Amino acid sequence: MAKRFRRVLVKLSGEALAAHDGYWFDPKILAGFAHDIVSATAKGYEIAIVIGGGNIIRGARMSAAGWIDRATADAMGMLGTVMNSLAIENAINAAGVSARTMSAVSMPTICETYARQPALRYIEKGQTIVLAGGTGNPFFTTDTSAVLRAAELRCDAVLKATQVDGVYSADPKKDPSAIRFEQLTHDEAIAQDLKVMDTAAFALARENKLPIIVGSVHFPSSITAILEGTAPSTVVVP
Ligand SMILES: Nc1ncnc2c1ncn2[C@@H]1O[C@H](COP(=O)(O)OP(=O)(O)OP(=O)(O)O)[C@@H](O)[C@H]1O
Ligand SMILES: O=c1ccn([C@@H]2O[C@H](COP(=O)(O)O)[C@@H](O)[C@H]2O)c(=O)[nH]1
Repeated sequence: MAKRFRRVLVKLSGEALAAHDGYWFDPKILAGFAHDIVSATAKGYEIAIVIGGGNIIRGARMSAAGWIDRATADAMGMLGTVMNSLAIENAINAAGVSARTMSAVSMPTICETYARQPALRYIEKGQTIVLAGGTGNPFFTTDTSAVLRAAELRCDAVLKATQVDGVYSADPKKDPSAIRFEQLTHDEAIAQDLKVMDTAAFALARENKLPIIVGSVHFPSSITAILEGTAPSTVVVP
């Protein structure tokens, strides 16, 4: 069967990497995602990854406590995404596929600085790229970074692999009567102010006619299963 999407930007939940004992990383969870990405690659998908920072710092939440300004908290959040990226890069390499972290925030002794042309070349060579440091600017999120990089790297879709299995009429963690959409448009997601992604991310995806698939990390081999349509998800379409 022909694939709906071939080159996919996977936006992986940072929160999903956290261990139950409070540590930032659970090595078993990292290895599980790495094997999932390796099997998606073996099925012919070209994968680029943006990873969130919810297991470490969310700038808006941290600055709301009042002891730190937003731009500084966001800088710390972006550094958190670099740590997560290095952790998943390490796990993917250990699972047998070449992975390479490229950061929007330049730190050449730690990883390569993001640039579009080399990133495209790595994807074309079959490597998995992990795009760290968000957009490199405060007041954004990794959801917006994911859509931005997907547009730059000519991806067919963004897959947001998160805590819930799709886009609902309201936050399903707060409203048990919320109903899951099979499909909706960017316009509908923005008009209904659905908070599964920020409005900037939906608007950038709309402008670039980029589908967004939202699915849960809590299924076995979730990334491959969502892409292959064997796990539930919502597709946000132009
Ligand atoms: N209408 C909605 N439909 C689905 N989820 C929603 C909706 N509104 C709010 N949410 C919430 O959005 C969350 C996902 O977004 P969020 O970016 O916070 O998580 P994440 O992908 O795990 O992020 P991070 O990478 O920062 O850890 C879900 O866990 C869900 O509770
Ligand atoms: O472009 C960006 C991307 C992220 N940040 C900061 O990092 C944290 C973690 O990202 P999440 O998307 O929330 O998982 C985010 O809360 C911001 O503080 C950023 O400043 N710019």
